[in-house]
Amino acid sequence: MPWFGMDIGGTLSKLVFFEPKDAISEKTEDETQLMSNVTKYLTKNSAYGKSGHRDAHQQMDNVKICNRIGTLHFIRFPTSEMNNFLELAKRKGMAASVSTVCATGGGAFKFEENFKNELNLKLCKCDELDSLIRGLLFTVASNNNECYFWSQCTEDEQCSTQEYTFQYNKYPFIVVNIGSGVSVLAVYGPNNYKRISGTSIGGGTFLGLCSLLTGCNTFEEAIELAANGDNTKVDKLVRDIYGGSYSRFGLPGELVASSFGHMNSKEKRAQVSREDLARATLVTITNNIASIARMCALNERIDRVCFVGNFLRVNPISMKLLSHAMDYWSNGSQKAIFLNHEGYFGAIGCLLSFDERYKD
Ligand SMILES: Nc1ncnc2c1ncn2[C@@H]1O[C@H](COP(=O)(O)OP(=O)(O)O)[C@@H](O)[C@H]1O
Ligand SMILES: CC(C)(COP(=O)(O)O)[C@@H](O)C(=O)NCCC(=O)O
Repeated sequence: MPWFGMDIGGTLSKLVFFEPKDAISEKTEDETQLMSNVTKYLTKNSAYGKSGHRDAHQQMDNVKICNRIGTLHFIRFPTSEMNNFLELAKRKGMAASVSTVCATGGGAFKFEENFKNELNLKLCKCDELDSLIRGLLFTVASNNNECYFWSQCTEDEQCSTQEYTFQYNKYPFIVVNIGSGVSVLAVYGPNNYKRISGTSIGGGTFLGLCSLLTGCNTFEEAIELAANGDNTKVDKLVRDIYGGSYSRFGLPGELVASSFGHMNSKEKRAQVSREDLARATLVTITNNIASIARMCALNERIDRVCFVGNFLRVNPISMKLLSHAMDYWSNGSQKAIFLNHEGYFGAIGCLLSFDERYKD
């Protein structure tokens, strides 16, 4: 039984735990033991050690996996805390009733020996992009409310989310996974996708640059700073260069012409706050990803783009910017779609792959 699926990424490790809730008579001794100890520990707490969190709001009930009905729980911790995780897992007996855990992400390779040595646990390694697509398709099919979009993003007060129905005529679509770095995939069918592009300027870049520029210590702090900042104090806009818009080529005055373009001036540097720098960093990274996503969608002649990855966690600023950029520059023909389980699809897909590999 695949209790766990793990996605060990460049920044965050994501652990998905399946808790069967149906009454099945042939529960084994091991299964009962695991239920009573590990399940209790994982589901009764929402914080583990100093840096592990359970995202209770993302919990999925009544999910069918391996012909069992149960609940999916979502847990994350910084990959830099892997040693502490292994120690905690050992102390709580998490590895006692399972001999293999499905794992994906670069860390499934990097930490394979550590799992073997510390927990006597074998990692069944899955490809991270296969897992991402498998998890995304499963979640969209299992959860009617999974997808949403932002409407009217030119007017900030009126901008709001609306459910997006992705059940019918799903293919093709683009997936932009914004993790530490960014991968762009074109999906043509359940087992038919290709990685069409990528960029190293992703969520890790945002957090790294923001930490350097503002001294912030967490992603949440970086987002909070950005929410209270003004990027126009940092970025040079079209209107700063033209005095208005550059209408011949449809460039509005308030468009960023040069990210961080004001920062060569000593006077302007003296006027910017940490908040302004955080906002400008967020806008720069997000707009760059939006440009790449638009080009990819155009090249592939695909109009629906799903943005996923933990960069979008608690980050409505970026989601609104991506939505506006896709809509504005495509004259309304391209659509940005977001998913509620944004960063967990790799871990979900990896959990499911156990079913595929071992069902016979
Ligand atoms: N609590 C957090 N700690 C660190 N980064 C976070 C956190 N929440 C969101 N992020 C953002 O998510 C990115 C990691 O996204 P994720 O999809 O988990 O990628 P990876 O698999 O590379 O770790 C970080 O680079 C950062 O921008
Ligand atoms: C190497 C990665 C697939 C790792 O995935 P991640 O942990 O960032 O989610 C990703 O960071 C990536 O695609 N980087 C961009 C590489 C490039 O195309 O330039």
